[in-house]
Amino acid sequence: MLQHRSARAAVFSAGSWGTAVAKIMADAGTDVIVHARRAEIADAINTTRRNVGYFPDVDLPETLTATTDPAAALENEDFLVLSIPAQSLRESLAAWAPHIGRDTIIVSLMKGIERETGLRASEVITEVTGIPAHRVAVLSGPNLAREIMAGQPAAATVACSDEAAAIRIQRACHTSYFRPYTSTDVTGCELGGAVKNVIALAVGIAAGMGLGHNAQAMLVTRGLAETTRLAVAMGARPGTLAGLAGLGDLVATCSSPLSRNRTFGTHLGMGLSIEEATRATRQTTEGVKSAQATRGLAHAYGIDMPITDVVTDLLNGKITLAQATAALMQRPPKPER
Ligand SMILES: NC(=O)C1=CN([C@@H]2O[C@H](COP(=O)(O)OP(=O)(O)OC[C@H]3O[C@@H](n4cnc5c(N)ncnc54)[C@H](OP(=O)(O)O)[C@@H]3O)[C@@H](O)[C@H]2O)C=CC1
Ligand SMILES: O=C(CO)COP(=O)(O)O
Repeated sequence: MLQHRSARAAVFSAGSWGTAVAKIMADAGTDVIVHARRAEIADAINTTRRNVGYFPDVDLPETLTATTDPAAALENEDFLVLSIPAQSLRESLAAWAPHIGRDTIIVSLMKGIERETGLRASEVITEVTGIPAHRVAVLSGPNLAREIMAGQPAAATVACSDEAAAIRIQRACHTSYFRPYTSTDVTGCELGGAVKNVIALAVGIAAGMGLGHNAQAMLVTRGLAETTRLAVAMGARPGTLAGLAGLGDLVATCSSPLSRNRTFGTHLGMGLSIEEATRATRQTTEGVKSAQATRGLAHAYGIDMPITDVVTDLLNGKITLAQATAALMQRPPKPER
């Protein structure tokens, strides 16, 4: 009799979101192996069922194992799930690429734009591995890892130009607490996730400066408008930006103290330097690295992105907090669109 084999996923790496998605997939019945850079993290996952570095208080499923050996992680995998800082993707993936299987579907969890090239993570993946775009997917949405590790309900968008591949990923990560929707709009899904980090920095800055909820709601709303303008110019569907990977993620990230980007912005708004904010925030803060590249895309596509401009200038030390506020509030009046 034919035995039905569980899907197999290799999750690279064992940080906050990689661990959370590994747990989701294991809870969904997928066999999961996590690739950790550090032996102590891999050993602890295998022996104590805990990720001591990121979630020392959460039990992981028995079907989730870990290794530091990329070749061992990539044996017979159906899915390779990538969750490392976007700026390190090219170099790390080049080392892992020879071990990736011929039919593997790659799922990017990363919410960043490559600084030197302006490429989205999925574009870097196809460039580095030679794997065609229809086998590269993006999972994005309002997904603060800590809440998901606590089993709280959340939803996300899985986008792939091949809808059948998106449906396979959806099945591999659908649980009682995690509800993935499918889409074929990879560009919209990916830009929604990357640009919201820049907008979350702006909202955090406003909060740190002591500005109220009106100002923060203004930044969220106008931030969504400029994100949508860019994404549509780059070929995305406007509806994607109104969905989980756009508005949904923007709302979660801009309103939660769990967000590293919002927290980083809050530190800047309170007057800390970039170095001090970096030390205080810890972990990956993609918006800080992606702001300049996002502005580069805006220029390349002739799109006005005033909030991204101001955040980039602040990060580059070109303007003060007072000048940033003035730059946004004293723009010429215009119709809302
Ligand atoms: N955290 C969240 O709630 C969410 C995060 N994301 C996105 O997921 C991606 C990863 O973020 P997140 O998991 O939060 O980040 P973390 O900082 O929590 O973890 C980063 C992981 O990447 C590893 N790493 C760091 N630098 C490198 C490198 N140069 N090469 C290879 N591996 C490296 C780290 O290893 P080590 O531990 O050894 O340093 C760690 O395992 C980001 O793009 C983020 O925007 C998306 C949705 C939710
Ligand atoms: O992307 C996230 C939630 O969806 C996590 O946001 P931060 O990277 O700002 O913590």
